[in-house]
Amino acid sequence: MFCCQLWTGRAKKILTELLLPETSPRSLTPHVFGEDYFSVLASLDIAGLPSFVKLVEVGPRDGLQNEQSMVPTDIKVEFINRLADAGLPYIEATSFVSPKWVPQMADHSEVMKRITRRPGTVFSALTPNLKGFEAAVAAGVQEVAIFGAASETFSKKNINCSISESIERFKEITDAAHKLSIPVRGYVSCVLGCPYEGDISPDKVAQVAKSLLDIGCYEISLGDTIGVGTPGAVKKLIAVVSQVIPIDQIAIHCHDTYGQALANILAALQMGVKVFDSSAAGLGGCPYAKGASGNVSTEDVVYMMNGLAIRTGVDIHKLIDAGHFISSAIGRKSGSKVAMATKSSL
Ligand SMILES: CC(C)(COP(=O)([O-])OP(=O)([O-])OC[C@H]1O[C@@H](n2cnc3c(N)ncnc32)[C@H](O)[C@@H]1OP(=O)([O-])[O-])[C@@H](O)C(=O)NCCC(=O)NCCSC(=O)C[C@@](C)(O)CC(=O)[O-]
Repeated sequence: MFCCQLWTGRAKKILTELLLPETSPRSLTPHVFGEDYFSVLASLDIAGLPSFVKLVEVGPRDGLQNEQSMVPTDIKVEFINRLADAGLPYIEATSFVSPKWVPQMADHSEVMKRITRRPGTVFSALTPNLKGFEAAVAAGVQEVAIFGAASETFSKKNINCSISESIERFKEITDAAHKLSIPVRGYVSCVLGCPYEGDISPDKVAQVAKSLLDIGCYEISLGDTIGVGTPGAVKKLIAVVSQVIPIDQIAIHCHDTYGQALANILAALQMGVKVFDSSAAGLGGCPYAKGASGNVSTEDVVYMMNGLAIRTGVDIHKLIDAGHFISSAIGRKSGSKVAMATKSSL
């Protein structure tokens, strides 16, 4: 009961200060029909959830890499600046991959050089090999990410090498990065299913994730590349992976192909995960994962976290504006349900 009162007090303070400013449109207030919102929060079994989560915004990279028509560099830079202004603490701005493989990211150096740097925001990029790493460093990247897979076929299709070859290649990057004190994040793709191989065992995911941790990644993002996961599968996966990697070093990267992404994030949150990748306006999809849809939308994740009184540091209004900006620039309807539901009230 005492714990409940404490929780109610904390939730009230956070919600009053952060989430319910006077200018906030009613529609962005998490809504509970017919009941007092704070009493409902207090009655939920959410006392074990964290008070803060880190969001990794992947819209400019994962979101745009699959766009068929070239998005002008100016638009990418403006999009990234708006995301940073919304308070996102970590933005994956581009990828230093081969322009023959992913033409949309060919302007990586220009993007990285032109974004406005701000204290409190980390700008990172994907680097598949030393060539990409060196170009990223020259362009002023603050962190890099390497990206492996738990499926041999996907690894071959995506980065043209086997899983074990990829780990050797990535070690060259982590060694070089550590000499320059550049943190390296690791991805494992296909953690809940592969577009070529189907089911992937959690043990295989754990093995690849551990290899990335062992070569020096500070965090491993588990990618549901084709969005087939369900909360039960996510819980099972995290239970297995957290046997070999501390839970604080695990992040989740959900695509929303089957509409399970928010539920999967909630399941991961309940397992102790505190870092979530997402994409403004739900942009995205991997060019080497046919049929995969966009990432879970950052707007929807922030709205859910707000509803759980979990801080993200993100201004949801500015975030929604950034999502509308990029959606209209590329001529698409936003993939964020929250952004679409509140469009008329903004
Ligand atoms: C890894 C490679 C380069 C191997 O590709 P390769 O063809 O085996 O490379 P190579 O070393 O034989 O080089 C071939 C040519 O590419 C050039 N090259 C080589 N490296 C670079 C580089 N870094 N930057 C620029 N150019 C490069 C190299 O200089 C050479 O040029 P050429 O002599 O023919 O003119 C290629 O397969 C590649 O770029 N793959 C990237 C694919 C990709 O970006 N996929 C999407 C990201 S992963 C993802 O979305 C999943 C994730 C992370 O979001 C998580 C999830 O959802 O699961």
